[in-house]
Amino acid sequence: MLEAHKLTKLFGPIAAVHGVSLKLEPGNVMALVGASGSGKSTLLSMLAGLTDADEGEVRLNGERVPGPSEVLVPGHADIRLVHQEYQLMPNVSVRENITYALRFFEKSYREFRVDELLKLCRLTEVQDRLPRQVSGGEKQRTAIARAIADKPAILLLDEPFSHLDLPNRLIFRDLLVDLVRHENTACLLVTHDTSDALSTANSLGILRDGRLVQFGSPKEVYRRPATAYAARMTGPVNILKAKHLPTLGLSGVDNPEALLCLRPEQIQLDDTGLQGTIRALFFKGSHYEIDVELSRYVCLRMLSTRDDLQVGQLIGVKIAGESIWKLQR
Ligand SMILES: Nc1ncnc2c1ncn2[C@@H]1O[C@H](COP(=O)(O)OP(=O)(O)OP(=O)(O)O)[C@@H](O)[C@H]1O
Repeated sequence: MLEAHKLTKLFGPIAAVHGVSLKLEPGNVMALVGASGSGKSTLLSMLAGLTDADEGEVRLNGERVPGPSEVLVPGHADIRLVHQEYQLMPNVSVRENITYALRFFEKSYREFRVDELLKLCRLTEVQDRLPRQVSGGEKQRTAIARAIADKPAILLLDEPFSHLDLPNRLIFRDLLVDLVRHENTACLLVTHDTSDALSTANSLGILRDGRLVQFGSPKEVYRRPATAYAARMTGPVNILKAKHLPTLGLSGVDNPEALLCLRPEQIQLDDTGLQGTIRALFFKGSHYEIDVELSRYVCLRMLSTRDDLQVGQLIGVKIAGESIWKLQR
């Protein structure tokens, strides 16, 4: 198990990471989401023993992971970090980049495992090319193949799917879940993409200005976000003030300025419901996102699979009071 205890990293006056504690358990995927600059990469780098913490410590199975200033070769043998920049060796082929991770293994196993990884990661065709001769997605897949080659105990991934097209994204998501399950790997992935985090992770943390501001199961955090920031970080959401509840035919919150959130999928089309006008329609493939204006001050986003709706049309909507969640300021 990898544990972080009150990790802090300062860059001048900026606390890139501030008092973050977490536990990464074998066989589990934890996801961290946060805005750009919220400290995700810095936290990963400290967890991997590649950046010195100003305060706090990292422990792997109870033993302290030293920072780079304390060792000759920074990093830890059981912890792999896949960076956003991949850090491939530029002058050797894709195949040799992966083989390097297995240099301490016996040759026949090494060759077998590299072939297996090239196939799994769909790199067989480009295995003899240099990193600069392959696409961004192929580089990213090479970096992931290299990281998982010797089945590390801890896998830290910084935006692992950012350069992958949709089919490859789905393949890699399954590959990751398989690896974690079968090899009992503990995996932490940092991402901007909520759908990766919600569908892959057992637990989800929200980072804001270097602090872990919410932590829970993906379902809990999605359905019960603590703040407007956590709500927006985890998917499309309507944020409204309590004083506008009467427009929705609801009542019940004392403070009129209190913030409430309502996910688009909680709003149903219903001819007998509140009347509103469609202001915009966005085709999303499996469904439409629709902006419905209920008053001068309230316009809600909802989802529908109906193909017959048009901008300007009057429609009825229904909102169940229990689907509205009060946020902290
Ligand atoms: N070497 C550095 N020197 C000074 N400031 C830094 C350094 N590295 C990061 N920072 C600052 O620390 C904060 C956190 O940066 P970090 O790269 O960890 O964020 P991030 O969440 O990974 O961002 P992104 O999603 O854009 O990659 C930012 O304000 C960043 O500008």
